[in-house]
Amino acid sequence: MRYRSTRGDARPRNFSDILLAGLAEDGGLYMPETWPRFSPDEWRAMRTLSYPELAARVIAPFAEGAIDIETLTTLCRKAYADFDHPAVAPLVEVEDGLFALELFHGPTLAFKDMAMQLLGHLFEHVLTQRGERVTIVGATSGDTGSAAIEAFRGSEHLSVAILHPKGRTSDVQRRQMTTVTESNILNIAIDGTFDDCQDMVKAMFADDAFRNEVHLSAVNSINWARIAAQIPYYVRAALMFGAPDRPVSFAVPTGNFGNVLAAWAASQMGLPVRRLCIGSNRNDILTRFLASNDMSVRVVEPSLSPSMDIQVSSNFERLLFELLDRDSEACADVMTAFRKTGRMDVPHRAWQRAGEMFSGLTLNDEETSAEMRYLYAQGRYLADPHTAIGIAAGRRGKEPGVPMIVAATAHPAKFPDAVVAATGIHPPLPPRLADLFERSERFETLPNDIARIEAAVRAHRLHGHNR
Ligand SMILES: Cc1ncc(COP(=O)(O)O)c(C=O)c1O
Ligand SMILES: N[C@@H](CCOP(=O)(O)O)C(=O)O
Repeated sequence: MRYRSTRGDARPRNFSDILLAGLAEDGGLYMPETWPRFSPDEWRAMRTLSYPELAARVIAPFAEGAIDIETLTTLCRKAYADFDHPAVAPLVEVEDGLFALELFHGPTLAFKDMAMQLLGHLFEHVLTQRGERVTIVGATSGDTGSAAIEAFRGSEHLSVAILHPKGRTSDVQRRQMTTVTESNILNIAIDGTFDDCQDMVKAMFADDAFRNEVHLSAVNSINWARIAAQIPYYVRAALMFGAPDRPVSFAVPTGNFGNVLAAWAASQMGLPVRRLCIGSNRNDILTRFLASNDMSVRVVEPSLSPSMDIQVSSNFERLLFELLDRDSEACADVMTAFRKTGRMDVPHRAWQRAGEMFSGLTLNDEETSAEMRYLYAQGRYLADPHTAIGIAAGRRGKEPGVPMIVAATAHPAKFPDAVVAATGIHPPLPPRLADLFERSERFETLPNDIARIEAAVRAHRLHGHNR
């Protein structure tokens, strides 16, 4: 399988190349040159596989020519060995016809572990093979950072610098990142929003000299490997409800558009998906787009669901590329103008096509709290604020006879304040994190200034944080 950039300029590469490269050199996002498709019989044959076997089977065509399926299966077995549920991602019926696909049974209690645990093993594998060392820089609104730090802590093949927006994550999220002691991990709190952090990461990639000097790599969902590793759980859930002989719909609380894009990718691979319903908080750029083709950036506002406090949804570019029939020149033009004006001009026909599959629902903080309270009162389902938004979107998009599967993206214990306020229940952290609030924290606070951040990343690469 070869990959090309949504903006066309970068040379085509294989899976291992794009795993390490992260973002394409022209600023675009890598996409597979073609969509691998499974036949109905091939889907059916996956019904009996364990989660790691199924994940390897689904990811294998994306890694073709770079990593063989036996190796992938071994890496997947290692990646999912320590999840605290035997099904890895169990399904729970929340109400009639609506199911939560719980993606938070990994080490850091959010869906990011589902891909990041595998990425940890993929990076080790490829870097060992090549004898290389890279620097990962990541932007986080709380969950990607903790998952990446957990997956890469202690590795000799890479140093990791994670940028989070100061004061805009939950305390649990921040402490999961800043209490890690391994010397290859650096946390930087930025005076700004998640979008500022993400802009900084992209600016570091655009700085060729810096990029080459530190061998820059990415583990945000701008990295295609993240999306590929998020497809299997949608496949597994759909198979459990009778796919490919019966369609399903998915609802996904959405910020950077990576998770729902993975569900859409599954549909491109031949999985029968009826609808994709996205849920947003007050940072509702995506739901405004779906409702009225208004993709205009506003100020990022803090909300009860801080992981989705995002305005510029990086992965939307991948969908746009498809909606524009893979015309990379047109895609590059739209993205360049968006960057300049803060307003994306999506051609009317492309917008209509998006609406054929996607719908959106926005919940403000009061509505999110009310949804959490309702779920607990009705069926004792304790949802974190992100999942609650997804469930509300799923309920709105549900059709008779089509199971609605909602991505439950975080454990309620990651957002205890919001959960207690809505339900009166204080969800405990699992025993391995019970002393999280007694551990000491370590992070640097920096202004939103590329030179200062590059200097910190460079120094950390050379000396580690125990310098
Ligand atoms: C708990 C949680 N829910 C939902 C989202 C939104 O997912 P995505 O950014 O893939 O759209 C995030 C952040 O990515 C998250 O951490
Ligand atoms: N919500 C995310 C934001 C980054 O998303 P990613 O999927 O692109 O890594 C977070 O928690 O950090």
